[in-house]
Amino acid sequence: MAAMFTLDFQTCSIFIVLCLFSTIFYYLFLVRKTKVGCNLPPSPPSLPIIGHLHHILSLLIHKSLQKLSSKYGPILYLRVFNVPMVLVTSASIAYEIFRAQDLNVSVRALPTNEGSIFFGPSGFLTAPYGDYLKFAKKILVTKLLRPQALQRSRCDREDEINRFYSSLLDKTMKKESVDVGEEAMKLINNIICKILIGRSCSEENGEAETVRGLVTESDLLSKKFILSAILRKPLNMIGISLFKKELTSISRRYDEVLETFIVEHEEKRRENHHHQGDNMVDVLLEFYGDENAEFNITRNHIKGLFVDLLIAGTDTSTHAIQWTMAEIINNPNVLEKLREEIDFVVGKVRLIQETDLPNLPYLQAVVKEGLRMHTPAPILFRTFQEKCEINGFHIPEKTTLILNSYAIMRDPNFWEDPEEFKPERFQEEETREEVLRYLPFGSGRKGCPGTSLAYVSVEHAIGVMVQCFGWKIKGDKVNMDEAPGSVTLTMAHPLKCTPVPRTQIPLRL
Ligand code: HEM
Repeated sequence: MAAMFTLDFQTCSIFIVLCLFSTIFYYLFLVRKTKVGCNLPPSPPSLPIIGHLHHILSLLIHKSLQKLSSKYGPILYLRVFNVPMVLVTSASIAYEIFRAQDLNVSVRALPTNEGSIFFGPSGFLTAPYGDYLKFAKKILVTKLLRPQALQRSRCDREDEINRFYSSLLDKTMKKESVDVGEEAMKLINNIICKILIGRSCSEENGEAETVRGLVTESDLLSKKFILSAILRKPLNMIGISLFKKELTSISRRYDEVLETFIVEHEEKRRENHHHQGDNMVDVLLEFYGDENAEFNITRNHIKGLFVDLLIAGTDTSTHAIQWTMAEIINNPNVLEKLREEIDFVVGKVRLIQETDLPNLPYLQAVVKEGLRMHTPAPILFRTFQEKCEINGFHIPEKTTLILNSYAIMRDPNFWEDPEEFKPERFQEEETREEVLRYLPFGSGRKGCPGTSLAYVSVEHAIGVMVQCFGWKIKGDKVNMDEAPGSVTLTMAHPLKCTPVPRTQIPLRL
């Protein structure tokens, strides 16, 4: 438990600075406290001036907030200095929010760094829900991410899966251990890059390593970004801008890589008389510079979308593969049942293909269960644009919504044996309930547009690892501790195991 409240050095320094300035804030803010409706949700005890900041700073924020909710209730009013927040940890209240207030919470209201392409004003994650976002979402979903569009890019993914299989096979031959996260990251990164730029990044000239490095750094920086977003108003008053240097630096490095990609596509289009490929940059370049286009897209829009899709899709899918595989190894009965299904449907002579996935319901259930227990995005942040009523409580306008999806998906009121890995629960007939208890991909207008791609990529990767290899680990069980301090749910001890062949090798591709 103590670890949950342990702060790293940097966070500690911020905390001290905040305390030093707290007296100033007291006069600046508490004296001018905004008037709010009287029937606010219950509020747990808070500290003077900083309010509930210590809970938000916790390194395992989803667990700290889960503990808070189990003690004080499923909907809580929190305050960080004078910034109002509502913490929701209930499937039925989540349902009410997305049924009645979806448009009202279709904004993350994070500060956008003007000119920045990392969490800048042109991306998916931070842009307000308006004409641009509607346009970008329509293009991305219809042309690239919905199931029909994914059919067109299936061969690209098959190539990457074959490469993933060959790499694991190579380790098997050399009797080397595999860092599952590392292999999964390469696979997912290449799959997403093919959708974004029509090719995977080159391993030869350091391009792939640069892009993967930026993604990993982005995850670490995201938590700081969210923290700086929450504290921006009080800190701006005294001229402090948190992490600006780091944010500017990563934005510049993304910009350099992305400019090269865009120029490469522009040259190809010039050579091929505007031939349009099935990738995001080509699709968006079609609108770039066209005054009659539905929306006048800028170069920064293209870059912002690229960065957001890369960040939102890579780490999440990679961690999902790692956590799910770890659960499979820890649950030999699940492994056996999964193998039986794959052997029966696919056999042991050819490699599992994406077209097999719809015929493998147990594999689908295993991945769903992995996402339930180890949801890669454990906390969802939104903002109530306008005041409203939720569960009978008054919610003031501009209140930050913190939805603890991790806690909702482990709530014993809605899940039997929530701490146990039981894929069978997803094979039972679903009854329509007025609750939102399964939300690894969020919900509503700002829900994840990459859900279908995520399912096929994760299911396929898990399918290959289970079909083709046995997995040896050191010790009896994989350590399932969560790493503190990251935004995406990360394993504290990366999954390392040694593959041993179980089918004739190599399998027919
Ligand atoms: C297992 C993998 C994945 C998980 C668990 C996941 C989960 C999520 C979650 C929880 C959100 C926030 C939803 C909300 O606020 O309601 C989100 C947003 C988003 N995801 Fe995913 N995601 C995954 C894979 C992907 C992939 C593969 C892509 C695309 C390449 C993608 C693109 C996005 C984008 C662009 C957003 C922002 C949407 C918006 O703000 O309108 N995700 N994702």
